[in-house]
Amino acid sequence: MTTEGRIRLNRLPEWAALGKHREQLGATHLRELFAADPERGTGYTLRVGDLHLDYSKQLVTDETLELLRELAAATGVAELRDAMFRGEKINTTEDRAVLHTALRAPRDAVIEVDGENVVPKVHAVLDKMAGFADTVRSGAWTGHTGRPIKNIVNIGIGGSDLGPAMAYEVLRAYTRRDLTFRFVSNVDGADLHEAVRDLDPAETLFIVASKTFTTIETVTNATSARDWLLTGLGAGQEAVAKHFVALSTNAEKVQDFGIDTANMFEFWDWVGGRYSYDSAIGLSLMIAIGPDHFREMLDGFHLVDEHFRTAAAEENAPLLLGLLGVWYGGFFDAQSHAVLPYSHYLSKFTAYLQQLDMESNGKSVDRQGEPVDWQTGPVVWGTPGTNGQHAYYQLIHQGTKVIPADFIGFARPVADLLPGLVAQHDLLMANFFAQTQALAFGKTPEEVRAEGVPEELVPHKTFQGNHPTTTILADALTPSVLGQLVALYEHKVFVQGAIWNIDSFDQWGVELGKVLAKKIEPVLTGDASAEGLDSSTAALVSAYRALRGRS
Ligand SMILES: O=P(O)(O)OC[C@H]1O[C@H](O)[C@H](O)[C@@H](O)[C@@H]1O
Repeated sequence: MTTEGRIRLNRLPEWAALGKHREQLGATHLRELFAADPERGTGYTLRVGDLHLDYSKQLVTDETLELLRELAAATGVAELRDAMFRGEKINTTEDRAVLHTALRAPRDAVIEVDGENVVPKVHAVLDKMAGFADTVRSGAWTGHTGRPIKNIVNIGIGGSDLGPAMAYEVLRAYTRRDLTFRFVSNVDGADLHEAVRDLDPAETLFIVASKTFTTIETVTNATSARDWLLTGLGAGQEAVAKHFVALSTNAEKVQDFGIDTANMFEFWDWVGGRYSYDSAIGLSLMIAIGPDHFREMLDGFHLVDEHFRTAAAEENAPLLLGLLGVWYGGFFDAQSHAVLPYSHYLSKFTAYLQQLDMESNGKSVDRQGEPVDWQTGPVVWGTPGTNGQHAYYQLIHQGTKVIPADFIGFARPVADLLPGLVAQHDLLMANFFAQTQALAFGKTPEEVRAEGVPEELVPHKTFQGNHPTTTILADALTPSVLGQLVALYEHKVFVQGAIWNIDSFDQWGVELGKVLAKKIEPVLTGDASAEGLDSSTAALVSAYRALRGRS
């Protein structure tokens, strides 16, 4: 791309119009917006698939939404979306197509990259995964000593870990309880140690997940896992074939590691790591929940893909969520975005979204390489709701920061909970509804006084309110609903990157640390000198060496 067609976001008239509108809105309170429109609670809602979205507690009016949609039109969001779905190389810095949507396209769809329809390849891999998953689940896949596999250990990091690990937790109610699943990512040997210490190597399968198959953490852990296995079995390299499979785009490196490419499940360079758990990277999940549930999840993704691609701007849920983030970052100086699930099963969901959102939109140059002078991606954070209530919600309610938040909850517990525990669901959801109510409407000093609170405590017990939230409510956390939720956030991130004019699909920011770590490791072991290191790092390295008795 040249700088010619470059969009300077904050010089657009649509941006200026939003700025003016923000000034007019001033300190307008959600209490006023609700008082002015008795229908707001039902009117400011959207439905996509099984997801009911309530954005009535957002600091927006009809005019705000209209102006935001005009901004989306002026920045070409729909055009870029269509280019993505068509398989154009919109990841310009890596010259790659961005086609995670093809991973969940139906069998008869046609999506071309460089003139080749990729859909048959996607389904061929899905079918191969299903065949393998069934073989493991039935006990027909046996290890080197002939015993069936009982333990599955996924070794991967970033997108090759967070997606399957998150989805495994989310869909726990659908998983096989007679199989053990572990996810190892950290190069800290403690991670692998804790994952395998109680496992029998004869019954353990390692799934090495790495798009590039060069990621140092994963290759190191996979090598250590192979040593553990072969030592435990008292076997040679020939045992690897029955205990190691690979998920990768790099057949050559997989072979170099000693894994038969027959046991490799492929994906492609047009699948970004953080968009990959519905590709071969989801193999551990598929073994856990079974191919049918995995397909249901893909259908959920596809449903939201189609919604994003075809729904009118006024009805388009990912567009709306993306625009709300642009609004708060651009005009309220919000620095972060909280995602607060009221489901224990979603305990890893926000960690997953951190990579999705922050690796995608944590950029400070635009697609043409020029510095941006507007806010880009927020800090994404959050943990399951009720736990957060007793920890950091204080700051959301009464602190000085603007923290837009998404609340995600479900009408029914999905698992067959122990008798008696089902009743707890209403209490969980009462908290869910109460929190967004408290955040929006707060408690005025008059209301506090009316309770007889001594005057000196009134400011402390006052809740300013006016904290914006979106509520996402669904019937139950099924595989399809999980797919819908993830696709919703994927496309939200897309919308924001499009408006901010950044490449949401590269991640150059992770490279420097990797390069420096490679240089520092030999200094730690004594194979290289500390010469050339800055004085802080040199002193720290020297302290480390002394502590390890290596001075
Ligand atoms: O799947 P891999 O090639 O091993 O990559 C694993 C992860 O590491 C990289 O450094 C990137 O930051 C991530 O986007 C990626 O998901």
